[in-house]
Amino acid sequence: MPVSDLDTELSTERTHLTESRAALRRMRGRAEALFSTGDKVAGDAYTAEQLGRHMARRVKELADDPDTPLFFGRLDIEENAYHVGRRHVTDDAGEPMVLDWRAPLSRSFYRASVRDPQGVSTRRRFGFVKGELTSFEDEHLDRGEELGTSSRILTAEIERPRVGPMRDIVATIQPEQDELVRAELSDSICVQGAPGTGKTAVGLHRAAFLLYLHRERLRRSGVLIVGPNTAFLSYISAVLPTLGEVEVQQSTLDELIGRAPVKAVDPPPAAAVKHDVRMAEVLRKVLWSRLAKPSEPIMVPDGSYRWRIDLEPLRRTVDEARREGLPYSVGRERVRARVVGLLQRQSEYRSGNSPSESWLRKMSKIGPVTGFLDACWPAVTPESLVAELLTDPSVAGDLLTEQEQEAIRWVKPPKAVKSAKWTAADLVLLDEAAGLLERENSFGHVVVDEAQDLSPMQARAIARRSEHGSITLLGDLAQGTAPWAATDWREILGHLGKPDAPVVPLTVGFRVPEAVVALANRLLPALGVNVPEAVSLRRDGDLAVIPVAEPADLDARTLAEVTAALAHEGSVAVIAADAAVDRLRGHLTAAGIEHATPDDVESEARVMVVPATLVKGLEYDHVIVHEPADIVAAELRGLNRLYVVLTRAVTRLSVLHARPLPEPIKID
Ligand SMILES: Nc1ncnc2c1ncn2[C@@H]1O[C@H](COP(=O)(O)OP(=O)(O)OP(=O)(O)O)[C@@H](O)[C@H]1O
Repeated sequence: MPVSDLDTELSTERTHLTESRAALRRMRGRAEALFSTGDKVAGDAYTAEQLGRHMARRVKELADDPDTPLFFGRLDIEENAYHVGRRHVTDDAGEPMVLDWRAPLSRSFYRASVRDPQGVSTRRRFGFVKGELTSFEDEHLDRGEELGTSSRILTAEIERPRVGPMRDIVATIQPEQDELVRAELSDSICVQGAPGTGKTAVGLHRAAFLLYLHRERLRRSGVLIVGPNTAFLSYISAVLPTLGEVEVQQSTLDELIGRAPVKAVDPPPAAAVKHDVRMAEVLRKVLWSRLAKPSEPIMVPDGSYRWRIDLEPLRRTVDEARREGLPYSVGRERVRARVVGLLQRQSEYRSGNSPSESWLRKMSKIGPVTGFLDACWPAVTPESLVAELLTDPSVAGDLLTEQEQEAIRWVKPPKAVKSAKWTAADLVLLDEAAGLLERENSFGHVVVDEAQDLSPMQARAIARRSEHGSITLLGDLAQGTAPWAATDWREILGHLGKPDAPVVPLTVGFRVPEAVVALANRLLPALGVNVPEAVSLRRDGDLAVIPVAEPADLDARTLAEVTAALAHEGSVAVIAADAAVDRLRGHLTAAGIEHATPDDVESEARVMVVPATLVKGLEYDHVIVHEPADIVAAELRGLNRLYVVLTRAVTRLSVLHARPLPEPIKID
């Protein structure tokens, strides 16, 4: 295109952007007006509240962030040009000015190719600087032009320095990612992806896509995102709201199942037993062994009458309810209702009238009925069940070895269940117990990130919450650091109740530069998992492995590296074994270098010291790794942890060591 035509074209696009922004403002204005008059037009309080919620969400959705481009692409199909952006924008006549990236037509923006142009003659990508449209890049698919990953705009997006929380990738979703994002709501998928291949991004965009397509259904059932820790959740928390989705629950697993505060810590052997899938069977067995055969008839006084229910119908009632396979507490109430039904029948027979509601209520709580239930189908709480097991683990019988039983036995049982000091693993058991007693509400869709670290019992907690919905499972077996981390996705998928979900690999890395990937990949053979290596899209980036002769100098060298890194743009993270973190933070403070903690997304500080155990899923422009040997030595799966640590860098990685480097990454 000649330069003058280019200028005209650019200015036409800028005009379209300005007009689209104005149209969005008008849409928001109309939504606000409706919001403020909503309660006047709604017929009743309930409708007013529903309408209010809907309109409040709509107003939030239509917020315009001047730094985020309203559209990022254009498709020319036949004679029409369609701009593709973060949300629908229509003019006053209702004609589209920008198509939501999730609309069916927008799919071609991500998937059309020379081989399969899908009717697209030209695909245009726009370049922006701080919300200003500054350039565009065309692919004339009808003339056989296709840029793929060599797109300048894609490269710029991938290489941009990272500061603050994670951003959306709608402008540059790649075809293999798009296939996952747009999979059917009913499809459960497991994504095995090397570090930085966009798993988290895919999961979040899939949630946004499903909400767009199945809004009403998913609003009722809910969408849940499960992440490994609060630092990670803070990091990703802005992505869905930027995509207009403000009603998604984002939670760690511990928060999700946290029915009691954690007040104690398990020794590793106890935690290992408690996370083992056999515990599900143990709890089930202990719970149902509480049922007892009815041994006496029930006699119920009722005014001048006495009703009697014989042993035989009582036994039948208990057996039938047991066979129905209901959760335990539901079964207990079912038996109660049936016993009251038997009393009702006798009363009706005698009086010829149906008894009143209050009579039925009285009978259901009357001493002999409750006494019968307490004897044959006693009330149980999750806490009482788990406490029974931990007080005397021999109730597990041969489901656990004697050694395992001893490992979980309470050294000093609490005086009352209420004062029990639960551990994190106990919460998983309490949740399992709660699931045996009552049915858990199922979300419509659950996205689980860093899923390789789920224990079988944790996977079951998620299975209960997605029984009637689908799952997007994201993870990397090579990054498994929990003692029970999986080495095979099929195993976790089985525990999640989705044994047939396909396992789809992602291998193109968007974060870590090639040289850094090459170093990290040297660890892979030592990790004992069979996963494809990452291939980096990034040819740029620096790697420096810096030996420090005197261990006493290591901290000072680290500080010097931080100062040097601050000369560049972007975020700087010192990643160290957890035990060294406070000391390193102290050095930074003493040196007057402003620094933050990883969950403080509000902070303007560019530097953080991050404990190795908290860095999963996060990324920084410049990563300074402090003493890899200490990181490896700190835990059982130390090499896996080091693999996670080495794959956090976007632009530069410096590895400082005074001790010898761990064998797989030793440099001759
Ligand atoms: N298609 C894309 N276009 C631009 N950037 C992308 C794309 N896909 C991923 N990225 C970027 O690459 C980085 C890594 O993505 P993400 O965190 O989703 O990877 P991950 O596979 O979850 O990594 P990890 O295994 O380390 O948790 C992020 O900055 C993300 O925005």
